[in-house]
Amino acid sequence: MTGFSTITAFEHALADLPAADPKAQAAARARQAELTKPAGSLGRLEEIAVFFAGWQKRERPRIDTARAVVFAGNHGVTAQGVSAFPASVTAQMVSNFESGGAAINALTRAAGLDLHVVPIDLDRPTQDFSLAPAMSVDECLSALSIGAAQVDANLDMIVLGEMGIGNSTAAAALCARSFGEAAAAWTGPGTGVDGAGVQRKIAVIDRALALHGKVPRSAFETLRHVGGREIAAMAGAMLRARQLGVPVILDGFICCAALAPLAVDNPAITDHCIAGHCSAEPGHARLLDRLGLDPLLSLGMRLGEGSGAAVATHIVRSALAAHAEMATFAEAFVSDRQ
Ligand SMILES: O=C(O)c1ccc[n+]([C@@H]2O[C@H](COP(=O)([O-])O)[C@@H](O)[C@H]2O)c1
Ligand SMILES: Cc1cc2nc[nH]c2cc1C
Repeated sequence: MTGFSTITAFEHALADLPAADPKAQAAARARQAELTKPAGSLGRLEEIAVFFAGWQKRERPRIDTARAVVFAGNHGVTAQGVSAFPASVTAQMVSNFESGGAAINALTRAAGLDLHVVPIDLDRPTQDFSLAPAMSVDECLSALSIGAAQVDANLDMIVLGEMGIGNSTAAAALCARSFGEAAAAWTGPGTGVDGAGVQRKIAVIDRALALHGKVPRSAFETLRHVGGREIAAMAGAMLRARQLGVPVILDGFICCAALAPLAVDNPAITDHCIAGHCSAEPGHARLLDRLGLDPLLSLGMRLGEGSGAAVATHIVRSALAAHAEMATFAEAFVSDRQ
């Protein structure tokens, strides 16, 4: 069974997270100490190699089989005028992904990632979450399972991304509900709304938080009430990846917001995740801080669709190449420090 057919199944999975393999981590650390470089001189690249060793359970981790998945969903909250673009752009961009013309197509080609595009019920937007729960229990479980089904045990790594007009409002609401700060702390321009647009987003989120204030603050109910299908799918993929020991590269604000409610229930859920980048959406830096994640890149990107995580894949490949291919001091007859 790959999916989450009941709330209990999801909650048990989240409560029972496997850990990385300490033996493989120790072996990778020992190898790093023998490679022909001063100890620690490859900085974060060394940590990435040890992280991948732990999750792949091998001294020399690799990225032969790697997938990027872009989940897409539509949001009823777009009726409140929260995006700079019309909701129809979600389906139009999915067509663009499918015909190979979007940024993520170019970036996954460059990064050696196999791209899967997963539109979820685009002709059936979620409910406007400022008026009702975004999804029914079954809709949310179905989205979680669609996400989980995208993760295979043979993957060396997975990149997660999303497309959904209006989803920066859902993401800010998820963060506000998860971490309990004011909506304003999490709300930004998204695709590019002006100052009045940001104020409108904040007011919509405040109304939603008040409306759903008495709902239990569990990961599932938070995702269901103020999330979206593509967001729940990313959460399901993150959880399934953990069950299978597949490292995850996270993308921008919306992708990381999918993790927020899970991290409140079990902070260890972030352990198999690397933040690919910090996006220009103002809430992302705050969110990464709350999640305890240090992004690999900060390039002023704010596109979504997995783009920042795809670019970060090059850093991961560099880290694993150095780790696997460098000679040791003994092999290269180089004197170690005295
Ligand atoms: O990844 C990010 O940090 C990011 C920041 C701003 C916007 N986006 C993308 O823009 C869309 C959401 O913006 P909006 O204004 O429609 O809520 C959605 O398709 C996201 O992929 C993504
Ligand atoms: C054109 C466009 C492309 C996107 N890719 C991810 N989110 C997006 C939002 C828009 C508006």
